[in-house]
Amino acid sequence: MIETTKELGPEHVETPVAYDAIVLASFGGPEGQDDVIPFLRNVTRGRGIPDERLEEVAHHYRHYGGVSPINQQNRELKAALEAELAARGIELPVYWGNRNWDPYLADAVQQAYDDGHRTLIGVATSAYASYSSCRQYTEDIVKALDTTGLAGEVRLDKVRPYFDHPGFVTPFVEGLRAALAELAAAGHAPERTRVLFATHSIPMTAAVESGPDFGPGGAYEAQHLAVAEVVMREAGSDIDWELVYQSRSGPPSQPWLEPDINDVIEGLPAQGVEAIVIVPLGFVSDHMEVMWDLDNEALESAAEAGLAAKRIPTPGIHPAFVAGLVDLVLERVNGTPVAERPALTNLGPWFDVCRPGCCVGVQATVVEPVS
Ligand SMILES: CC1=C(CCC(=O)O)c2cc3nc(cc4[nH]c(cc5[nH]c(cc1n2)c(C)c5CCC(=O)O)c(CCC(=O)O)c4C)C(CCC(=O)O)=C3C
Ligand SMILES: [Fe+2]
Repeated sequence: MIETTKELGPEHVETPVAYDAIVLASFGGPEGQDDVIPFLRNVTRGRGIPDERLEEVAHHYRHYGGVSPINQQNRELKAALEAELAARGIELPVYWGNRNWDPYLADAVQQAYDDGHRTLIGVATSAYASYSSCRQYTEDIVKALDTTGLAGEVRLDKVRPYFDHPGFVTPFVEGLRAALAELAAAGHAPERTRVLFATHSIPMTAAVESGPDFGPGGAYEAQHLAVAEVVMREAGSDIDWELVYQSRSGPPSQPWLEPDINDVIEGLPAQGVEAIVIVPLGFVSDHMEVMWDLDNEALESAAEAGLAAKRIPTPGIHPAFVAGLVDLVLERVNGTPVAERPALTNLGPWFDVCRPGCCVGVQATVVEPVS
């Protein structure tokens, strides 16, 4: 583990709370053709996404019968969390709710309330800072408390962004090690192999506002770069690597984080590269952005460029990830001091609660932390 060099104050850590239930908070996805358009409307309401982009994305879902894999993955994650909690003798029920599709966060909060729970801790299926990956989850939690009319009665907090928690990082390390071994066994020399760490692009403005003191791409990009470095080191590899972006939406006139994964792949043969490993570092499960943008598009770009290519798995329900999420909850129950919190980069452990003004993004409004 890297020793943290930053001054970490007690403001990073909330006081301990005897939470009585967990809310697994996710993105949500359609489960049939009729859900596709209403789901996309939910996601993009007020966000200025051009119609052509929506049609394009609708086509990704239609291709798979209108069903996103994300909901089934969350059912499996919920079951895995319940099994892990039971194995450790921890009596915390898990409620699952989404930001953009049924079951909604409001349903989860209402159900928890009906079952007698008042002090809830949220676990988001999203690991990094930024408006889309952190603060928007908090905003939607606040909205869920409003919608249900339970704002004064139920408390719902959220665990810290866990990008550098060992539970999130370990599955990538294992996957990378295995993929590199396979490529080497197939005769691809390390000096002609490249590792591409892939994550969701976000608007430049949102990247900067994810934490402006961390370089040109803000805390969002800095966190990915730091985790990628750890994954390479833990996998024992000194192969060349780079951070690339995918799934850009928004109008072409608006700058988003670059380079795009497909552009990078296209340029690799000219650099003497013949094999790549794609590490989906920005994602928690193999959902649509991974299945379509990586397994369809990026692997096709690789085939067109004549490259051997492997896409390693996301954390999903890897035992280390599941155990790590439970540890993140216990950290809040116990009020674990910052120095004892696991963090594999010198950027973390990240804050329990968004600082005022952090991860605000372009279209967002600031919400006070729930307490
Ligand atoms: C950082 C980030 C994550 C990772 C963190 C996390 O996991 O939360 C993520 C995850 C996901 N994004 C998803 C789906 C979509 N994201 C969209 C749009 C957008 N994403 C953005 C960012 C992110 N997105 C942004 C800046 C936009 C532009 C509009 C806006 O500013 O809000 C759109 C609209 C169409 C389009 O423009 O692509 C869709 C359909 C799904 C579900 C997949 C499934 O169904 O399996 C998941 C897990
Ligand atoms: Fe997205």
